[in-house]
Amino acid sequence: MFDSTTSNLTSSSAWANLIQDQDAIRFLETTILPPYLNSCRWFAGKARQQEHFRIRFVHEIPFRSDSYTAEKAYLIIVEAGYANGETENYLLPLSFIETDRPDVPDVLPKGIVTTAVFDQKPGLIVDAIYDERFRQVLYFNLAHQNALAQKTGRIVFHRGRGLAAEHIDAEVTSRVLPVDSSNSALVFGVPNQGETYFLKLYRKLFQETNPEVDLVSFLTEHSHFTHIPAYAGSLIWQQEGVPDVTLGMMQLMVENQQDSWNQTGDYLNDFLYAVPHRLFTIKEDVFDRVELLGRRTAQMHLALYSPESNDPSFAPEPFTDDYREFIIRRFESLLERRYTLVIDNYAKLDPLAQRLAWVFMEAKEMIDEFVNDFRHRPLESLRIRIHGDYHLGQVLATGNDFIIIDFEGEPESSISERKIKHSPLKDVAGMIRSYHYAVSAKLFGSTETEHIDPDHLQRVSERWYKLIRDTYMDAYLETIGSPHPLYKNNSEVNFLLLVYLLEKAVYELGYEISYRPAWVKIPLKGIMDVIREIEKIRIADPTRNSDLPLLQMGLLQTKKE
Ligand SMILES: Nc1ncnc2c1ncn2[C@@H]1O[C@H](COP(=O)(O)OP(=O)(O)O)[C@@H](O)[C@H]1O
Ligand SMILES: O=P(O)(O)O[C@H]1O[C@H](CO)[C@@H](O[C@H]2O[C@H](CO)[C@@H](O)[C@H](O)[C@H]2O)[C@H](O)[C@H]1O
Repeated sequence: MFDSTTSNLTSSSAWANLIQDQDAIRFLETTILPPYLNSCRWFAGKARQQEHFRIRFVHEIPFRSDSYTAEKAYLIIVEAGYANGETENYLLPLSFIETDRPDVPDVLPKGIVTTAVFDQKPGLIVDAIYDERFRQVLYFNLAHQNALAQKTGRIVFHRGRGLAAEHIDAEVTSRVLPVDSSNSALVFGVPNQGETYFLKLYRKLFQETNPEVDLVSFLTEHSHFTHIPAYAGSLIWQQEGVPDVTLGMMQLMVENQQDSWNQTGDYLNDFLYAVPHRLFTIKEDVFDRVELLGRRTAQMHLALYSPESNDPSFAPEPFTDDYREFIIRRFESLLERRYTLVIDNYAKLDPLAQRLAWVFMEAKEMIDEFVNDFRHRPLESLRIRIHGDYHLGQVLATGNDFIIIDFEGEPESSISERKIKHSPLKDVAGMIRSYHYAVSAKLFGSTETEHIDPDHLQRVSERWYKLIRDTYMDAYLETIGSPHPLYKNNSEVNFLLLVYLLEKAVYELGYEISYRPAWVKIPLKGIMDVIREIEKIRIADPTRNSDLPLLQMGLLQTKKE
């Protein structure tokens, strides 16, 4: 049986019988997986106090051919347990590559889980994405819509409209895309066309269809929306009486130069170089790009607005009391956590960030009043499914156009929360915040502007931001068209945009304090902008009987020492 006295895993069983060797499974759980998972970029539990890793399910994926003799891979579902909070489940596909053969493929070190011996055959247990046989069999099963029975349920492969009929039996080439992110990406090439398909294997799993599959398949198959990579299929774990678990999704591969965050950064370089010469330059090309993104965003929302659809999960809905309460509860809890975070980290902030944080704390009552307004204000605009995590990094720049990706939703929200319908202005707010980030990060983070008065930089970056924001917004609203049931009128658009901008900036404040403290001023500044707008609405409204004093915005001026 199993010998745990060696540093690698040694089993007298064959790899094909791994599941029967309980000692080997235990050794994997206790000795091999903890350090391996902690070395993986996609494992999100690194900062938590880990208590156990348990292999909860093992699905078998037989290979098509048998070139290096171990004839199957396993889709292993590992539960990570922590001292506090909920457990998480991760997908880890494993295969065994024998190493005493002439045709041993190279595997990147990060793909090697452990050395091992099965039935006296030495080899490597690897993350199966690094094994060509596994990638081939994924494509084959998906193209043929196979279903593989398992001890628990079945693994079902679904083919989408994006996978061309003539590619079903294609001899594909494949590789792992070297992007380190929260999931893994595989690409497949077909003869004479090069790399054509992109398959994302989800790592953190949820007992529900991934919202990305819902949205991408709807946009491709129902709306025929062409500014996303078309849906080509998915792989799903199905069990009787429980919701499906999405394991992966395939789309068309998009040739792209870069994402829009990097492209906007490049455009901003021209702007940045002119600032020390007291020149304000934005090329017409930049406005053209921003306008185009405004139009594409609106077209995505029009494609998601589907009153005629029979699928209730896509039917537009009004602003119900339940929805308002959900948003308010979520926002109030976020706000509380952020106030605490700001207080705990106040001493670490630089003087300008401290002044901004101070105004943010002072604005508490005004924010409360605004939240209360959201609770009661009559709203006739509509809510639909949206992208949910929309920012410049989620838009690929393809020559003259854009392709929108990553519909998984906000990483901090649960899967059911990610499926809640919102006003699409939540996406619009995400993109507007992203433009604000782009200009702020560039102007305040570059050596070219190090010696420039921060007040001047602030004014310059605000001018850029406002011009770009208005250009984006105008193109967006013009494409949506007026009147449109999604938006009752301009006053509702302005009000809802403020709600989502405030929510996003407050969310970002926590993200930056935790991950990039040097950037904390960016969301704080975003919060200030919204507060100023709220104050304008308050002052302009003669019916409002509020005793709140005006905010001391003078605090925000940089004091010259
Ligand atoms: N259809 C596609 N074609 C080409 N590249 C893609 C495609 N989808 C995503 N990518 C690339 O893979 C990266 C990760 O994709 P993303 O959907 O953001 O995955 P994750 O959920 O892991 O963050 C993107 O930043 C992009 O560079
Ligand atoms: O990893 P995700 O893309 O799901 O999102 C997280 O990280 C983002 C940063 O990479 C963060 O976005 C913030 O910074 C961006 C610039 O780096 C900026 O474009 C976004 O507007 C800003 O929100 C996002 O908030 C976080 O959830």
